[in-house]
Amino acid sequence: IPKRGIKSSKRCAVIGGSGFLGRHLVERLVDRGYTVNVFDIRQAYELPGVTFHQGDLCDRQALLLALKEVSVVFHCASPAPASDDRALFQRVNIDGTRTVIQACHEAGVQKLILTSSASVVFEGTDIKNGREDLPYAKKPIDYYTETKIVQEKLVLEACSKEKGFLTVAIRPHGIFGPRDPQLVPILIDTARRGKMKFIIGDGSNLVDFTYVENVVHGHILAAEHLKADSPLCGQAYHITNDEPVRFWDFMSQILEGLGYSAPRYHLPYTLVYGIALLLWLMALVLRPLIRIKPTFTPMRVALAGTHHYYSCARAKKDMGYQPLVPLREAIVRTVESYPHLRKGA
Ligand SMILES: NC(=O)c1ccc[n+]([C@@H]2O[C@H](COP(=O)([O-])OP(=O)(O)OC[C@H]3O[C@@H](n4cnc5c(N)ncnc54)[C@H](O)[C@@H]3O)[C@@H](O)[C@H]2O)c1
Ligand SMILES: CC(C)CCC[C@@H](C)[C@H]1CC[C@H]2C3=C(CC[C@]12C)[C@@]1(C)CC[C@H](O)[C@@H](C(=O)O)[C@@H]1CC3
Repeated sequence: IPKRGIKSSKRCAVIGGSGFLGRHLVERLVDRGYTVNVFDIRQAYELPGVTFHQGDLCDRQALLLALKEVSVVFHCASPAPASDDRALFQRVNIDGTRTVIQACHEAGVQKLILTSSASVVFEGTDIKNGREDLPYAKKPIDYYTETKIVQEKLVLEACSKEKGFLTVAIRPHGIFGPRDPQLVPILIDTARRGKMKFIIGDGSNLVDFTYVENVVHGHILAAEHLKADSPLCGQAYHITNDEPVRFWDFMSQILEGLGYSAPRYHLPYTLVYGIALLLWLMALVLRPLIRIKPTFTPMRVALAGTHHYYSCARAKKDMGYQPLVPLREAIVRTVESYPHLRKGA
């Protein structure tokens, strides 16, 4: 029998709490006096005040143990976007999210905060200052995004004031910061292989890159403002640094900060996109014989060559969101956190 109402509002669970965003979120929650249960398929660290539950989120019984006495659940688990494994995305992001919602009901959880993605509206063409009311992408850029759309719909539709179960989705974009396993490591790996010499397009496209602490701040504000009489119920919110930056300026600042040269020569967007598409098709055809993982996938080329930045006005209005760390400071902190990726290290 669910025991809503008698639980401490500061007892929460973070599904995916061993990951990049999840761990930053856990650390901040502990600082703010929350008691935290982490649920993840792997345990990556130990922290006073945090109890680890190792398990797969598709396993309802395992989840239930981690949700006992918990009133707020943050769901920020997902397979890595680069894995490109359609069946895995379907199983974890869609079926697994259904299981999370069911387990929340059974455990009497009051609030569910989902980490979605701003890419749920991105189709590979320009988005400038996009608001949350843009339609979901009809042709999402990859399987990962396809399943993030379904996942977000599931969570938002589960919001029920009558049942005392409130949900909200946070849509970050281009999260970066210390311990990120994706953006900076892939960028530096590409540079070390001598492939970061070219700017795709004219280099003027603006993009949101969002410092991880600002994304965490947005999640906690959402949890604390999510009430039956608040506008947050069943809504999605963009959380960005509110400082769109030229994609190639951002990449160049990270590269130069770590001692690598910034790309200088320009290549036409359509040419690079065409080559990336061709390589992707070749990799698909040759898959039974040999596994090729091209660096410049059509998805990455689209992200590198178009505008995609979003308005966070709704989060400012409904939850008083303001980024805590400005972009310049965020880049400095990020570069300093990767001494092992510095040129020559
Ligand atoms: N990194 C970004 O730029 C970005 C941008 C927008 C949205 N997001 C979303 O933010 C969330 C966190 O992303 P991240 O960058 O921290 O990724 P991450 O890979 O660092 O963390 C994901 C965590 O989920 C866990 N996990 C995966 N499958 C699981 C399962 N079946 N059961 C339990 N745990 C499982 C992993 O072990 C990992 O610890 C994801 O939902 C992602 O879609 C990320
Ligand atoms: C090879 C170079 C052209 C670029 C090297 C950097 C890229 C690896 C990153 C640049 C933009 C990043 C990005 C994501 C992954 C890493 C990059 C492609 C996401 C697709 C990861 C999943 C998130 O949900 C997306 C989001 O909406 O925030 C990211 C978008 C930006």
